[in-house]
Amino acid sequence: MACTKCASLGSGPAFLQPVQSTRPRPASSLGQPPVQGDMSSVAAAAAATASATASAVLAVAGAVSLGAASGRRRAAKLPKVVRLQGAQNMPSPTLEINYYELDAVEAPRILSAIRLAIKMASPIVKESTSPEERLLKLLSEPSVQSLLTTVSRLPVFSKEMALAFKEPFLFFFFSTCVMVALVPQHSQTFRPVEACVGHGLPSCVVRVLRCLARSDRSSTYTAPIPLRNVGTWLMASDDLDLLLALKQLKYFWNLPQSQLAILLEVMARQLEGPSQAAPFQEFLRVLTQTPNHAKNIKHLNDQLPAEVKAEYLRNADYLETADAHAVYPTSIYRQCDGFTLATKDASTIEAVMSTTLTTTIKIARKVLEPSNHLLYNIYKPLGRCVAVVDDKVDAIYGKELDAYFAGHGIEFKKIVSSGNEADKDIRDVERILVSLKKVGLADPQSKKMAPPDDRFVVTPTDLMISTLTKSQNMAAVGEVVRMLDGVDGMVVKYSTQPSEALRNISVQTAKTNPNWAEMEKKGATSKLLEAGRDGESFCNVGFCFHFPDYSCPLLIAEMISGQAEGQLLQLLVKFGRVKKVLDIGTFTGYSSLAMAEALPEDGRVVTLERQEEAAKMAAENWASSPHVGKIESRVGEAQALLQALASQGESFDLVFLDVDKPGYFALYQTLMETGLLRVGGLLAVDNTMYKGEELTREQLSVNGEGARALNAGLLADDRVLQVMLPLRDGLTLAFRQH
Ligand SMILES: C[S@@+](CC[C@H](N)C(=O)[O-])C[C@H]1O[C@@H](n2cnc3c(N)ncnc32)[C@H](O)[C@@H]1O
Repeated sequence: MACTKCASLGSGPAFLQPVQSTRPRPASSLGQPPVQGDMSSVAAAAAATASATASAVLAVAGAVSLGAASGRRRAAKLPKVVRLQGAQNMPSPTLEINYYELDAVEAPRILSAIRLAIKMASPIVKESTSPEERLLKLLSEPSVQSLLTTVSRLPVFSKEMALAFKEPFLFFFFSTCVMVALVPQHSQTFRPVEACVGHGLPSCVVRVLRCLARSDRSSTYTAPIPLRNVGTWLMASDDLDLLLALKQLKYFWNLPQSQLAILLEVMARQLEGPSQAAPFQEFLRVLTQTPNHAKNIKHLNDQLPAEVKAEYLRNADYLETADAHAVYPTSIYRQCDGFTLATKDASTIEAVMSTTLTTTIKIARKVLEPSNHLLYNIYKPLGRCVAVVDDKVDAIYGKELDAYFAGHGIEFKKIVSSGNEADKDIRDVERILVSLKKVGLADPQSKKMAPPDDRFVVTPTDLMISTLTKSQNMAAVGEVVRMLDGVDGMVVKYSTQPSEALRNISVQTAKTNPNWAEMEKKGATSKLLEAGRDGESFCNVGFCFHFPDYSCPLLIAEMISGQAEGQLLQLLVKFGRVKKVLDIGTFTGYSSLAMAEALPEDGRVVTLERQEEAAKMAAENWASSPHVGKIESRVGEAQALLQALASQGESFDLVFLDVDKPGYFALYQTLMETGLLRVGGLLAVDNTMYKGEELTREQLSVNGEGARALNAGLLADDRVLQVMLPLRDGLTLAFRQH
């Protein structure tokens, strides 16, 4: 009988049996803890025992199901309205929104399908065509396609799936024995098992049984063995590696191409022996030399013959509703399940959610020997391996690890972290997470940083450098990055908070970012965002939200001066009893309004902007402020506007200069020569550190050059006294003394 869902599709997988009863899930099952597979406790116990002595215990995020019996679920709709027990008095009936039930699996038929696919695939992989062509031919081979689509529908996260391949008691016993037998201290007890490894399965079983008869009856492993099931067990392949391969194959649609080749090789080896696997191994070798071997199988779809492609797409469509994880896996080792009940008007919703995780624990020797493919098979298709390594393990195996991955051409990123109990806290987790985020991104500074001598910690920068110097590992780098990230957030947090109107400007400016991009496309704002060295906007000042721990300041609008600078300007206005302000570079109006707010009633801000659009937006932003009357906006090139102001006899107590950097020095000269900056007045200039470009040894951008020209000009001009504050992108204050 065909599966009911598959039958509706016309051609369903042959190995899935229909559900015998579509019994509704009893309401009482809500909230019950998931059933833990028996295997988990035994395997975990064995692993725990073994880990002390095995040469390596690899917890590979794999696919042996240890979790709840969720399994492939049927989307079979139950009677629409289900009354919960004791729910008679409820105002409205409860609707069942979703319902799943397990399918059954017929293991022997899956095994024969794999055998057929391997048989048909074998001559294809031996062909002399390119590996890419052979892969396409493999995917077009009907028996391979049928196997793939069928396996994609298997309930791999279920205990039922494992049990379909394994007779439970004997399987638990045997797999545990083999594992323990590999551990020297247990080999005494289980010597006969060790001896049978590598023999044919039937003789192995006999030896295991003999061994059992002799072994300590009180042992955990002397569970009764239902001999009637030995036949079933032999008929299915008693092979965890095969089970693991199937569990991965379920996600074939999203697997890297070379992963498929690995799985074919594993299946051929497990079912037909090493000689049958050899051609697949060779195929894998050449395939991993192709540039796209790490790309997903689904990317090949467009290159397949139309009817083959249609079949795969039909399968993907089917899976989308029947088992979305199979086509959109968030992780192939995790599956979520949900069950939702709602009142008719959806005013109350009750939901039960569960997540099933799968893990494979491998206990193996000599995993870092180049000929051992355990790690290769996992990481080669992914192209790289990122590993969090205990510092003691690194001390012993670090070099071997590096050599293994280098030898196999797999990029290897190692995050070394202390494994001491005392260090295992949330900060350690944070450090590892930061390192994971950073790893793989080349740090342009890392090569330039010569470790300085131990130094006095006076500033946050000193602290960071000292931390880096003392322990140059990834965790320390991550920690320093976190601290650096936190500096701006800390400044914002502990500076007076901006007015509602100023906050609104920040928000409005952030919202308009896409508009700037749009305007730039139309050529309307060609000068608004002056290009920096890498084409980025010139001005790295920003408004930032902050998190309570000072981490992750978030730039939301690059050009705006923002809270910290706005507060400084307000302070300067108040402290200097300023009456007349010149704001050069209006943008969306933040600095103008900030200064206007601090001015007395008869104070005045003249603000200059070359872009009509920006000036318009600024005016809109000030409109609702009670201080709008203090602001006068002028549109045009700053240089021309300065000349006009000078010819009107204007002069200012405070000038804030924040326009394009190449023009800085010329504007400064005008301010000085015309007297627009009065003697006794103060000039504030933004972005004078210009992204720290001078700290690098690289050539400066035009903006960097502009900032440097002004800095040098101020230094050489004895009419002014100046100080450069490392606030955000650098803010220089210059007092005109004569
Ligand atoms: C960094 S933003 C000013 C930010 C503003 N002070 C604030 O607090 O949000 C620079 C502004 O100056 C304008 N600008 C740049 N060069 C200019 C020039 N030479 N003359 C006039 N305006 C200019 C730009 O169009 C831009 O709006």
